[in-house]
Amino acid sequence: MKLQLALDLVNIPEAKEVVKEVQDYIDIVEIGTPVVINEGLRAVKEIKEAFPSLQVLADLKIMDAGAYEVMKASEAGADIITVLGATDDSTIKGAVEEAKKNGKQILVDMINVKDLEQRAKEVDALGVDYICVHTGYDLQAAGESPFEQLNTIKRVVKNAKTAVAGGIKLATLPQVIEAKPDLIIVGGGITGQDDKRAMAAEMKQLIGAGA
Ligand SMILES: O=C(CO)[C@H](O)[C@H](O)COP(=O)(O)O
Repeated sequence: MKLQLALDLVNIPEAKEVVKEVQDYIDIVEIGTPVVINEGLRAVKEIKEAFPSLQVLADLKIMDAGAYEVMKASEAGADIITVLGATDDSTIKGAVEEAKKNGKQILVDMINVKDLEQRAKEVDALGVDYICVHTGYDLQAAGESPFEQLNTIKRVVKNAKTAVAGGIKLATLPQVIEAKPDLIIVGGGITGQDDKRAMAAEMKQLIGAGA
């Protein structure tokens, strides 16, 4: 089980500060969608250059032009690029092909997919690297969580690795670990803490114990 730190509400200098603080305890650093919107793929490039030993995920949430957008994120140094499960198979196939060409990986975000079980099976057959259940900020605000959905993909996904994101905190981490996803994505659960390093260390320790 790997730990991914999601950075959503920072600029590039702030991102570097946070990663510097927690780098010993995370496997992957996510450049979140709002950061890419604000700063462009330069954010991916700068973080990869500053922390070459960490994997960098570009959360582009690609919905169209899969191959082209994966090519651009790959050029910027991303190791993993996100595509939305709700999009067309042809976009996912294009993204997968381009990623393979460049030695990169594709994480498919299943945010807002209505028939999760059926779509997860379809996406799993397209050769993607990760399938991720995700409760976005707007649904988190309405009290939703991704835990039940994680059990669903653990049951039906046979080829891809599984991942989970959406409001995971220290208190809910044991429940997540119990389901044994391959990748646990935490944003505010770490970045919202005064002592981010201590929180990342505690989470990493729990994940290690449950692996
Ligand atoms: O992709 C995202 C929002 O669309 C976030 O990066 C993801 O939800 C993780 O952050 P948090 O733990 O704060 O929910």
